[in-house]
Amino acid sequence: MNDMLHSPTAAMTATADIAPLAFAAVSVTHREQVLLHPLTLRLAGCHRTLVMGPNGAGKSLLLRLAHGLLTPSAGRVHWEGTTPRQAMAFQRPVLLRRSALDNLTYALAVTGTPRGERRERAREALARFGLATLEKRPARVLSGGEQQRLALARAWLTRPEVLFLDEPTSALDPAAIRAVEDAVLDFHRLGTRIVMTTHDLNQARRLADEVVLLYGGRLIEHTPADRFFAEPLTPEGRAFLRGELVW
Ligand SMILES: Nc1ncnc2c1ncn2[C@@H]1O[C@H](COP(=O)(O)OP(=O)(O)OP(=O)(O)O)[C@@H](O)[C@H]1O
Repeated sequence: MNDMLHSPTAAMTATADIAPLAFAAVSVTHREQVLLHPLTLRLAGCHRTLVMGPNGAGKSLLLRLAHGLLTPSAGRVHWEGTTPRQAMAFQRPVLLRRSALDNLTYALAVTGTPRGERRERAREALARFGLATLEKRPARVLSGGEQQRLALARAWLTRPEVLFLDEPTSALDPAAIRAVEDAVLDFHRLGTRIVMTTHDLNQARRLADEVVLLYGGRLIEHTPADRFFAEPLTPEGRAFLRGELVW
């Protein structure tokens, strides 16, 4: 997938222009239970931010708030500037009951691409993600790894300035994980800010340039990755790296 680097669309985003995303005293409660305690966090620049924490820490809640899929119970999530083009990838991709190719041409139609350009651009994206031979196959019968690559191909077509990924590799085999990680790095090289959750410390070491650690619905750390992996700032961070931080 490294041919992405030579794409004519390489200048798809002007990194400096991506608005920071600010969480101001954001909390989420459900039936009087606090799921996310008041959290203040600012994601700026073109980082690869890996959101980590044990099961139930609040990682998915944070991503859904960031992408506007969830409204906070209190506080405010806002873009400090123009709301960027965004895409989100989920652990189980949400695909239409159509062929792989049609999933992509449909996404292009929705975003206003002229009809005459859709097939060519969709085929180009399928080829980039190693799916060229599967274009006619119903998306829903594709393997988990193929579906994830199709979802990323669809995101690729929308030229996101910010890409949110919620445990995109947790159901995949090592080769498929590698393909998704390569795609994430390619998105980033072309100027997309990455915000991704994972359980996998090794994956975070490979991908992160900064780490957000959540625990029990609280923000514990927001730390540059080299610092976090060398010596976390907090006792919880150190326990997490030792594998001793459980719900
Ligand atoms: N719609 C909801 N209604 C009630 N509780 C919810 C809802 N969504 C999430 N929660 C709870 O909020 C907490 C945080 O959930 P979240 O999915 O963000 O955790 P996570 O860190 O992504 O965990 P995992 O690693 O297991 O995916 C959990 O205790 C979960 O049960």
